[in-house]
Amino acid sequence: MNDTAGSTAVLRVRDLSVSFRGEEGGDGDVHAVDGLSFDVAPGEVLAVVGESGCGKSVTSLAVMGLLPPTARVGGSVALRGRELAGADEKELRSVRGREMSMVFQEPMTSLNPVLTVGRQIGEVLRRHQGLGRREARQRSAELLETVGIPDPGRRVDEYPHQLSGGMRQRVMLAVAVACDPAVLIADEPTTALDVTVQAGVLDVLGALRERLGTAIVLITHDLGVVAHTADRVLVMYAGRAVEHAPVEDLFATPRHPYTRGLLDAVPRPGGRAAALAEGRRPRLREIPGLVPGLETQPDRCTFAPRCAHADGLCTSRRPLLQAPAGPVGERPDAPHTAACWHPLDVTGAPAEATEEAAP
Ligand SMILES: Nc1ncnc2c1ncn2[C@@H]1O[C@H](COP(=O)(O)OP(=O)(O)OP(=O)(O)O)[C@@H](O)[C@H]1O
Repeated sequence: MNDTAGSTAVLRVRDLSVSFRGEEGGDGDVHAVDGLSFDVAPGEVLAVVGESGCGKSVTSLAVMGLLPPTARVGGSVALRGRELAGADEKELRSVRGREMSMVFQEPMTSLNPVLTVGRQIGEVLRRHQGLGRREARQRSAELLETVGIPDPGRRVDEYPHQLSGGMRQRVMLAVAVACDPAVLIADEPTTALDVTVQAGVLDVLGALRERLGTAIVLITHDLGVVAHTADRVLVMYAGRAVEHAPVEDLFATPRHPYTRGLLDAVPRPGGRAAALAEGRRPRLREIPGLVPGLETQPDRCTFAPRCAHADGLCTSRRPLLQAPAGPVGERPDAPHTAACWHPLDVTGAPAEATEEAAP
């Protein structure tokens, strides 16, 4: 596990697991998250990436204490050293929105259509900070300005439907950071937006972490967003962490074949034109095979059935996150770890399993 932020972490997650009871007569329980650990330091952006269904959203909901009662949650979630796993709803409610908050993909489902945006931001301020109506309105306008909404004095009295999608997402950010939370969890915050609007929202996230020192957990499946915004990246596959690294190292030298596959699936500028010029059919490189079901927690590499390098070791023993042998990346203070028996080297070739790894 990457312990970069260990000593200064504001959010520390250890061995988080989440399962849901399966339907009667079905395949059994769904193990959505299995043994996940990470830290986030103030002012740092940790991106959590992976294909659909790998457990990103369940992780963020577990950290926020927002999972339905049907979820069984294990492990530890500590915010500034205070344990939240197992905390009662009253305690969680005092933390949410004040010390830790979250923005979702679709602001229209989170914003109340019959209240002005000023009232919605103001409500958080009144509840957590005891501000009066006028002060709350004033502060709401300031927050709209912080998240880059022009003419905040007018916008504060408008309703969500009067704003564009990008502005609504900025309003959600204003609500989320109204009480200057230590941690912000942003779950696919730009997925529903046009690319140009996306960039604006990402810039706001960058400014928040710089100006307010907010620690940000950014959930996304978009590697372009990761490259633009993150400091470190946690790659998830079928509920488990498979790679954890500083962003530059992850893009330069992915060690896990799944991460390599994700990066290869990103279209490259000019790739189509180059392929056509060479008389090849342009195509995206997909990772062959399907994401496995989550009904079991196999004691092997869950990616093995899709991996070109898998051998008997991979299909019989579970690899744990560890720093592979080889050159240390750009940031010796931030180790690069992968859960793979045959981590790729800088040339993309798989390593021999080490002595200790052999069964
Ligand atoms: N309330 C629930 N009850 C049962 N299973 C659930 C529930 N919520 C999520 N799951 C399951 O947990 C697994 C992980 O889901 P999750 O939403 O975290 O994936 P994700 O990586 O965020 O995907 P996406 O990128 O599509 O949002 C999925 O198999 C999903 O069906």
